[in-house]
Amino acid sequence: MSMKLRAAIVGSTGYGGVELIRLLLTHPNVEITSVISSSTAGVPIADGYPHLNQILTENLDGIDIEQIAAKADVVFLATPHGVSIDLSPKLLDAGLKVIDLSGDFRLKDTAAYEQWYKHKPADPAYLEKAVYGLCELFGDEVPGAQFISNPGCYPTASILGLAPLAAKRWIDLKSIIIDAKSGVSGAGRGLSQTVHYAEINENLLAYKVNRHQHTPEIEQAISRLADEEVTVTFTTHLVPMTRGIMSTIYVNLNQTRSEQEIHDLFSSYYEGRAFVRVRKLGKYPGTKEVTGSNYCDIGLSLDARTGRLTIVSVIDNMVKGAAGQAVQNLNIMMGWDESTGLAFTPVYP
Ligand SMILES: NC(=O)C1=CN([C@@H]2O[C@H](COP(=O)(O)OP(=O)(O)OC[C@H]3O[C@@H](n4cnc5c(N)ncnc54)[C@H](OP(=O)(O)O)[C@@H]3O)[C@@H](O)[C@H]2O)C=CC1
Ligand SMILES: CC(=O)N[C@@H](CCC(=O)OP(=O)(O)O)C(=O)O
Repeated sequence: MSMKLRAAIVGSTGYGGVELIRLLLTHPNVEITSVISSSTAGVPIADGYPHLNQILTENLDGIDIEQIAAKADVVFLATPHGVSIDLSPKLLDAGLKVIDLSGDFRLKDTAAYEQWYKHKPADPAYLEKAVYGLCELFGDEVPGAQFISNPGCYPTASILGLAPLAAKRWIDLKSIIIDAKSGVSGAGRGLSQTVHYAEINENLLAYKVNRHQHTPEIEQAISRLADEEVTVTFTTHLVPMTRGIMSTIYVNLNQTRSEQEIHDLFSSYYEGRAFVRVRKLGKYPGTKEVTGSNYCDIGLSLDARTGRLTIVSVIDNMVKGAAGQAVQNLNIMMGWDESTGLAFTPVYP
């Protein structure tokens, strides 16, 4: 009998789900025992994703709690928001470990969830059980947890770019501006006018300005690090590329610090963390330098004229922004090295 941890993936036919499949197929301690679809059970997953031919030959299962509990130890949910609110409590009650990639259990404030997601919030009893899995910052709570709420893609890049400064309170916490850009895979596999080739090719679009659902998630984490209520200005853009997120962050310093001191702060804050790479001063990461990998790369520059700091933080939205961080959380949850099955070199060029 296999000693591997058995994993099921709900929403396996979406981009987040299929990226989880890619990562888990080569994970040494995990075996995928069920790929689940709410709409196309019974057909081979490779029918919809021919790149999986001869690699994953399984048929898709339907959503059946008893069957999932019989086949798996851990369940990943890569489903649209709203689904996990009803499904996760049932999976948890069945004794399963759950890692939710959606936004349903990230916000501890149910009124904020309702306001930003326009959906009824989760049962507070289950919300309380959910550990927000931004591994580098709040990973201490992950070992032994049963239920992980995996961070959003934009929040991962943005919060990692701000965390050392927020925790040290070297910045004016009212001055944070995050200018973020994402490739179109962030919008999932579903079709919509904005991701239509003729609409996004040769184009650059700002969207959900001042109403993006990741705003309160970023504020929640930065407030927790700074131990003070923080609000941020957050603007998202869609870029005609497949993968990648860049958060360009502007903040005012509240004290005199040299660029070197700030760089030293970032380097020491992330020392020993496998997946955060701080660039040398004067160097800024591009999204291609993290593509296909679980890295978050950060560069920074202080403008001595204005006292304003610019931080550039990049991730692959599908990996560190979703499936990779979910696997990193599983590793930490299980007491394995956080890099297990994730030590990929970025795909370059
Ligand atoms: N793409 C990204 O970069 C990131 C995505 N996320 C989050 O991950 C989640 C999945 O996103 P993504 O993969 O991009 O989205 P997709 O639209 O590509 O996939 C979502 C999948 O969910 C399944 N689904 C739809 N409705 C239901 C339902 N009622 N019950 C169960 N399953 C359902 C669908 O599969 P089927 O019909 O076969 O069941 C679909 O394939 C979302 O919450 C998203 O916000 C988070 C970070 C980054
Ligand atoms: C490019 C693009 O459209 N990206 C999506 C990311 C959605 C997402 O990841 O949603 P949750 O994290 O809230 O589940 C967006 O901006 O809404």
